[in-house]
Amino acid sequence: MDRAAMRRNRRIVAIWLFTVAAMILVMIILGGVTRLTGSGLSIMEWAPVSGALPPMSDAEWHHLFDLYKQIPQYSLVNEGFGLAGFKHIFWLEWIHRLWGRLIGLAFLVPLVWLGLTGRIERRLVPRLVLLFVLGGLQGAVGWFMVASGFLPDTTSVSAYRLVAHLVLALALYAAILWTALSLLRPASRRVVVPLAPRLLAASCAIMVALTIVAGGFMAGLHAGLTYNTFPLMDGQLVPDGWARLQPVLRNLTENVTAVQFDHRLLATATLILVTLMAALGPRIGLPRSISIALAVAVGCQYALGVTTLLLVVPVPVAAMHQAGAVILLTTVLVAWHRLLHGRLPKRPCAKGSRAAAPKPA
Ligand code: HEM
Repeated sequence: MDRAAMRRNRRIVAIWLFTVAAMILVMIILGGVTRLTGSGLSIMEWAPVSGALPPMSDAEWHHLFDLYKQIPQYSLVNEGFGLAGFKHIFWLEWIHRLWGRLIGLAFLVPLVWLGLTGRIERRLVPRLVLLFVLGGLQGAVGWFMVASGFLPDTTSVSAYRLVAHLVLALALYAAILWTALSLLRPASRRVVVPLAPRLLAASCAIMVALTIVAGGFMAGLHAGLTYNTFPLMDGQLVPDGWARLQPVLRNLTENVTAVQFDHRLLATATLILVTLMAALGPRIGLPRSISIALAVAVGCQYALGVTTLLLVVPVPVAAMHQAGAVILLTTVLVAWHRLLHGRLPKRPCAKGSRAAAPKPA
């Protein structure tokens, strides 16, 4: 295959993968709204194929509503809200699941077609098949999470399972995005990027990931409903009761005070690191546009987090905060990828760093 055809095929595969990544972004926002509106437990059946159709008759609606009446969330939170109230929470969860099925199709059909027509490089096929399998697993993890909300005296899902569902979604998103970026801008062995920028970019990605995991526990424990002041918590910088659970590690995931404190601390460290990377951007070889995107994404995400907290988690702001996390992750990954795969800075950033010119395309 000539180079032009290879480049064209790579572009086609990249566009397909960017589309799937965009669909996952929408899915994550939908998932957030589903959780925030208390809709996630409304469908008691796990029917990956037949569940693609909504209830078509009164009898089917009543059957589903009767199932919902059996779970504690109905008697403890929604008792007496009637079929109209049930329909209200049903639709969001149904759309969330339908969108998941559509993502599966949007991945599988082009995978088969592009694979059979030889547009996907052979070395990529196992990775793409693995991503598809992980996508299917994400559906199962979603059901595993939902099932934890049906237990006696429970009105919401397990925080651990919620975090697992969020993290797997973001890991899939990141892997698909990285694969697509690498198709457009393959790595050149002749580009030697100095260690410091690589470490900075990796640290930013790790901090964003840790802040997101802590955010998942914020959501899972409804920790945003307490300590609605900023920057102090209950009048203090470090709140009392930070380490009240034993063994002490449990505080990281089960103590509302510690979970919120950790999320603030990690978010602040992320703000500092990503802002530093944005400020150094032009000197370490990042285009201005990416540096600006980094600064805007981290600044807005931090401000959205504070607003979510001060306004006690209103659905639209909290959903924007969730979307903002994915956008921040995207900008950090794009910057990191650009550093590893991009052109070299005109002036080397560290004295003595070896940097060869990239291979001409
Ligand atoms: C770099 C900055 C930040 C990132 C990447 C981030 C990320 C996240 C994520 C992923 C969630 C979970 C959303 C969900 O699962 O629905 C979350 C929840 C939350 N975050 Fe942040 N966050 C950041 C900064 C902040 C800051 C500075 C605050 C406030 C001081 C904050 C307050 C909250 C609150 C109150 C929630 C719970 C919202 C809910 O229940 O839906 N965040 N955050």
